[in-house]
Amino acid sequence: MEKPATEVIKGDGWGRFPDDLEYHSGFGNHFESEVIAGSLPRGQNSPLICPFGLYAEQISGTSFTSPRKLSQRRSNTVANPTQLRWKPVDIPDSPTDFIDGLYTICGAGSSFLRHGFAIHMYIANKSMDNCAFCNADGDFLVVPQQGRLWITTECGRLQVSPGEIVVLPQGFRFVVDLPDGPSRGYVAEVFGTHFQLPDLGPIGANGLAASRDFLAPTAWFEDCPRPGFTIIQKFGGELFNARQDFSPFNVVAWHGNYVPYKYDLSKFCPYNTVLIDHGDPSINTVLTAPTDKPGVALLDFVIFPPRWLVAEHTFRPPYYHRNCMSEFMGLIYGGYEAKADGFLPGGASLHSCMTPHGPDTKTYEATVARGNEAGPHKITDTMAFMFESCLMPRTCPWALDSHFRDLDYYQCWIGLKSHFSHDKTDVKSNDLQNGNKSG
Ligand SMILES: O=C(O)Cc1cc(O)ccc1O
Ligand SMILES: [Fe+2]
Repeated sequence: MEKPATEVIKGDGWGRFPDDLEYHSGFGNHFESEVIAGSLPRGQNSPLICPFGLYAEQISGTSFTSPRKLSQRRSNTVANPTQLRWKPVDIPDSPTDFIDGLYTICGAGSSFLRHGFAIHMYIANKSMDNCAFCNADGDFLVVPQQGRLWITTECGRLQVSPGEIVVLPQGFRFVVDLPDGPSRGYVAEVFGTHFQLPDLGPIGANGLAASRDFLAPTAWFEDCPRPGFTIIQKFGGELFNARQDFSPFNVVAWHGNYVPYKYDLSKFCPYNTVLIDHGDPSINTVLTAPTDKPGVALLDFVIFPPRWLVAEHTFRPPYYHRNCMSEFMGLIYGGYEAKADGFLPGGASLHSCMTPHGPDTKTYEATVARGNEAGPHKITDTMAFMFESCLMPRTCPWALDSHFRDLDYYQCWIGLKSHFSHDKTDVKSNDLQNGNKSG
């Protein structure tokens, strides 16, 4: 990617993003990106003297000796198996940037041991000012729900809208600007591993998220003094500050496959059952952070996008279940098929390992009332998602004590009646529709 040096913004800051930002397309690709033609060292990585008098640097996302195919706040917590749900948190009145407004809901494992995850949410109303964030603990997968994020990284700039996600890998310095004012969203953080595309197995070569729809930034830098600039580093869950008088966004050219990237969820090609029964949500995994056990995710990012429901003589919403995995859910827009009310865009729920959950009473009764032979039906204008982990999360006191917690969540299932009948082997949906009170 060549750009004339005259396009380089000197001292205008990172708050001004053009509408036509360019990206590199692909997932896990090795890219080359330079703002000034010829600034990337050729033939070697550490020349004695670099082009244009630059310094050569490296950022490692895996240990130096990882196999080639893999190359690329702390808070007291409590165990709580209850079904938990939160209403959307209000945008604060006081000035709050992305870092001030990041609060942890739950997590498991440890960044010190390089195994685990944390789930955070954020609410912000102002751009980060003369500071950048750097997470030494793990990778951030950010899911904005309201308000765009303009993110400046050492690799270049990304514009991320609600409906898109962005991955900011461990160690990258970044600034979050809010071009639209207030923003709210969700963050999954993984320790000790990185997100990958799921294997497609019998699906074949295409489907779900396509590599080419992942977009990495093109190189961008600024050449200006930044007196009192602060790098806020998260290290072992605690925040540390380092002062410098220059911008960290001084990378004129870069190459490699360890990069921030974004993805537009509307590009996702979902799969679903075409005859009977409800398919497990894993079928719509966008990205997965694996453990060493095949098929067991440290954290899966799964979506519930608009799609056709066509299954015959099937209870189409999610089945009632207990899961050995733990499920944190969020809603970007619209409604969620298993909850008639109470689960709102910007809100969240947590159903931990083996905690029973499923559709609320209204959803159950409406589904049965619709009857057995419901025709094809399209779920539209919705985007829910799940962070699903094999580790058992502990919940932060903030999240448990928050006045945004929906303490009446359990009520959504209280109305479920028993329809069991000793007299009949086959209770027809009509019986339910007619209000069979036998159970
Ligand atoms: O609990 C949930 O709402 C998430 C979910 C959805 C689904 O379609 C099947 C299983 C599951 O855990
Ligand atoms: Fe579930």
